Amino acid sequence: MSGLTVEGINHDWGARRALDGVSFTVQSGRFCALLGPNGAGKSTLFGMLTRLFMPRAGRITVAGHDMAREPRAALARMGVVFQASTLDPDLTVKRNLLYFAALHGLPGSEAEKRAMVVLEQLGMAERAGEKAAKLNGGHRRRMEIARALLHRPQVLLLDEPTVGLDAASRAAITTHVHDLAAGGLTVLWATHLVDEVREKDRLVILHQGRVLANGEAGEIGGDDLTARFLALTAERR
Ligand SMILES: Nc1ncnc2c1ncn2[C@@H]1O[C@H](COP(=O)(O)OP(=O)(O)OP(=O)(O)O)[C@@H](O)[C@H]1O
Repeated sequence: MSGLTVEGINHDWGARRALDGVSFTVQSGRFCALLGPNGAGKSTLFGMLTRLFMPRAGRITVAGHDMAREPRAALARMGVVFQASTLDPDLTVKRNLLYFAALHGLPGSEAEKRAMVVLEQLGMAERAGEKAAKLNGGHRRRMEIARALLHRPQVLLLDEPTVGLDAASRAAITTHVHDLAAGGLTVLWATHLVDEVREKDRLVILHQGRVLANGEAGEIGGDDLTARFLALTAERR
């Protein structure tokens, strides 16, 4: 199994159960939206998926590698875009990428080549020489996605990557990442925005730490995913 699997993950923050038996699978090359309202447990789950902390129960595999038993192999196959931006504003777009490539141990010429390939993929090649500080929010996000692809991961995780962006930038980034999935990348995209989910996407609805729906978005939502999402997440408030 080369995508992402999450099996029976639990997590408590003190007396509060933040994740309760969370299980789902994202097949290789699929875009999966992890949709949940505020406080659903999305960021807690991302903490587990990126090994910021370990789940007490359950199992995570990335491209077939068990996160507990083979953490280096699992993490090496994963690219991550966190909610908070982590770019150096004083460096150019390309320098930011080269810096990150060096952290991955990529030699200079290979890093240069890959930086231009990933910037091209995200429609950012012409901005390679601009300072990160000069980019608008949407372009900064694209640059972070490009950076997360430098080491050629098989699985890309994005934690609410469109927060704070205008509608046009949101739409562009959502399209770019769907295109990456169409090209074979496995994507887990956490969001609370129903309009970022497409009919053919895989969809996991998370609420109060539990998976309430898991399947193809079109089948879960019928002709109105917003209404379905609100109904599902209202039932337990
Ligand atoms: N470090 C922490 N300590 C204690 N409780 C926490 C901590 N982080 C999250 N929680 C609680 O765990 C639950 C899940 O929060 P989490 O941030 O994972 O949800 P989320 O779906 O990412 O929400 P949002 O969309 O608001 O970021 C919430 O009840 C939250 O208050």
